[in-house]
Amino acid sequence: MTVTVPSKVNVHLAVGPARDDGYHELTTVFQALSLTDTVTVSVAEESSMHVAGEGEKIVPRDERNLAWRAVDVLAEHLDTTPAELGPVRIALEKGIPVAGGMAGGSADAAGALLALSTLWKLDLSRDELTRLAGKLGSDVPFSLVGGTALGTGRGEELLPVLTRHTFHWVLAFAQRGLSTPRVYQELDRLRDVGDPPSAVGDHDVVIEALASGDPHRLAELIGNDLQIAAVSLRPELRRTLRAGVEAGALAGLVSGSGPTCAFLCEDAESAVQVSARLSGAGVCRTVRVASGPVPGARVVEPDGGPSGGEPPWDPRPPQAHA
Ligand SMILES: C[C@](O)(CO)[C@H](O)COP(=O)(O)OP(=O)(O)OC[C@H]1O[C@@H](n2ccc(N)nc2=O)[C@H](O)[C@@H]1O
Ligand SMILES: Nc1ncnc2c1ncn2[C@@H]1O[C@H](COP(=O)(O)OP(=O)(O)OP(=O)(O)O)[C@@H](O)[C@H]1O
Repeated sequence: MTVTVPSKVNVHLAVGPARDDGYHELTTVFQALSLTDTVTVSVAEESSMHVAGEGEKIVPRDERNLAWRAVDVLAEHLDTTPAELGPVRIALEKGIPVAGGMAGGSADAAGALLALSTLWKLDLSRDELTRLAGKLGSDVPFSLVGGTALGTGRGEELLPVLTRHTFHWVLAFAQRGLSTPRVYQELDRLRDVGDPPSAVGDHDVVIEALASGDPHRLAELIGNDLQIAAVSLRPELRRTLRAGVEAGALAGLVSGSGPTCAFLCEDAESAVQVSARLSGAGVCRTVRVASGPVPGARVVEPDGGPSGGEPPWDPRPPQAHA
């Protein structure tokens, strides 16, 4: 059973105060991008985890792997144990940069949840899967539902944002990743020493710009409160951000907790030009072109094409949460 799962960029990320539970209250606008991971699961003689592609040398293959943790969450939900569910082989083909700020691990967790619940014919509802996803991480519910969505709470409470238009992005992968908790800690430290509480505007105008389909409007409004913290930890990101705009992007920002930089471009053709110029500028490890919004985690046929009929789990976002 193979599932393809998108990456994400936060076109708007406003970070509120730290909560008692150690998380920060967020208001964010997620967009799922066509840069993806695939998760393939199968019944096996013994359990194993295989990783190829981005970060194949550093992604843990044991219980620390978020895809593996999906087995535990499903077993707990079913009031059984992974042993009872039986050994499975999980293979990850990764296109999303590890610890890159694009929800790479979160995508694999969402993909494993959907693939395993389909393989084991658990018949879980969309809302049940999304709730279980929230147990695996704040970004995992969005990896499951995809599209464009307003995220609140830790980022796990989702409200779908209907946008018909496709936006074109160039992604600059950094040499090495950044720890998400470390970036949040750095933001708290910067705020303690007097940095502005929030640099980003209001999410409503971002949603209107997305609905308009006008990349120029959206380019003026994208913003990420974590950017100042990511740049504080990785000052070289300033050069990357500048180089992307000099290469012809309309605007750029750090994706999530970074260090990947995402550049919004005028159209598909411009994105190809920007990626070619940026890859020659010596400011990042490698460059990818992607577009969004795309659907969330989806079961694909063995030949890799999208499944013919209605997926066992409808990829459209759940009904708006309260
Ligand atoms: C930066 C974003 O990617 C933006 O979408 C997310 O907020 C991070 O989502 P994630 O990686 O799934 O985060 P989780 O695995 O839930 O949490 C990892 C750590 O990040 C910090 N964290 C995460 C989410 C949040 N709203 N506030 C936080 O302070 C906490 O230290 C937490 O222990
Ligand atoms: N399947 C996985 N893919 C990538 N990293 C994983 C996976 N499982 C566990 N990890 C660990 O999680 C850490 C964070 O990786 P991840 O790719 O989720 O960060 P990220 O893309 O910045 O996530 P987010 O944007 O949600 O903060 C990595 O350092 C890695 O060791």
